[in-house]
Amino acid sequence: MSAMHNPTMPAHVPAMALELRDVRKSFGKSEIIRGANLGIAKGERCAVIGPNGAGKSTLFNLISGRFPLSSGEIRLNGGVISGKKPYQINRLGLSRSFQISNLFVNLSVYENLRCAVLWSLGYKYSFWHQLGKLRDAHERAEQVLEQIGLQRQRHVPAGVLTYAEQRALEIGITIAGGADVILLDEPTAGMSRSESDAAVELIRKVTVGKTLLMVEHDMGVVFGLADKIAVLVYGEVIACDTPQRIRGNAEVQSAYLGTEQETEYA
Ligand SMILES: Nc1ncnc2c1ncn2[C@@H]1O[C@H](COP(=O)(O)OP(=O)(O)OP(=O)(O)O)[C@@H](O)[C@H]1O
Repeated sequence: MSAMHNPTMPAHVPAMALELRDVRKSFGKSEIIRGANLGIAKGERCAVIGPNGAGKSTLFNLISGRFPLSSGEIRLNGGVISGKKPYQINRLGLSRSFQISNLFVNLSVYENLRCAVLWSLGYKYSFWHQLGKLRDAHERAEQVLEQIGLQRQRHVPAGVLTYAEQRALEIGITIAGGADVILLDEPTAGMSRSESDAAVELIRKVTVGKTLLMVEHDMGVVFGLADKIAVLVYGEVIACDTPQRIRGNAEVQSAYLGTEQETEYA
């Protein structure tokens, strides 16, 4: 039983938004995730870092239900989600972005957001002709439009936006359904320093009161945004701690940080 459901647990034990317990994933004979354990408290912002090929994207695909686990368990807000379909996990309150663009390029910014809201509300395609009447979806899309600062581009097809604007729209789509656990996969990849600074501010703003798990290679972003950093090496979480403690962790230094170019934060 998880901490949040156990009345005998002391009050200081934080309620977990997301828990991975001995999660394993093999592709054929290769075990890629090798007994990963991770706990993210409600309201925490956690960054997963690790060398290329460590299994970060695979871990995201397991959490969001895209891949089935080989063994282990994943819990969202105390309830088991491993074994469920991605749309079921989404409706239980977890939403993820993709490294590869997930936008409808011919639809406007506003329409992309409205589709995301409707999808997470569970509307079927047959209802789409009634879109104009769906005031709740309209209001939510307007709210997100404002949050991501793309009001002026509301009628612009998503495919015409700048790269940084497209990434902001993807973040908007990810949060549009009101999920309380947000997974972002390399949200600042390919951005200039100033674009990525703006993205950090946006992510900070839209995740207030939510739980964030992100995969990120840019150490400036990681150390600027994360309350906690999980280090994944060869499919295992070798450390999960505050940025300050991770920075001073000798095992992390030798396994990852010390060998990377991206150590400018030090
Ligand atoms: N569907 C799949 N079938 C077989 N092998 C896979 C599959 N998906 C990922 N892998 C393998 O799993 C390993 C981990 O890949 P993954 O993309 O999860 O790493 P990563 O830490 O996200 O890497 P990067 O930082 O480069 O994005 C790699 O060796 C990859 O080839």
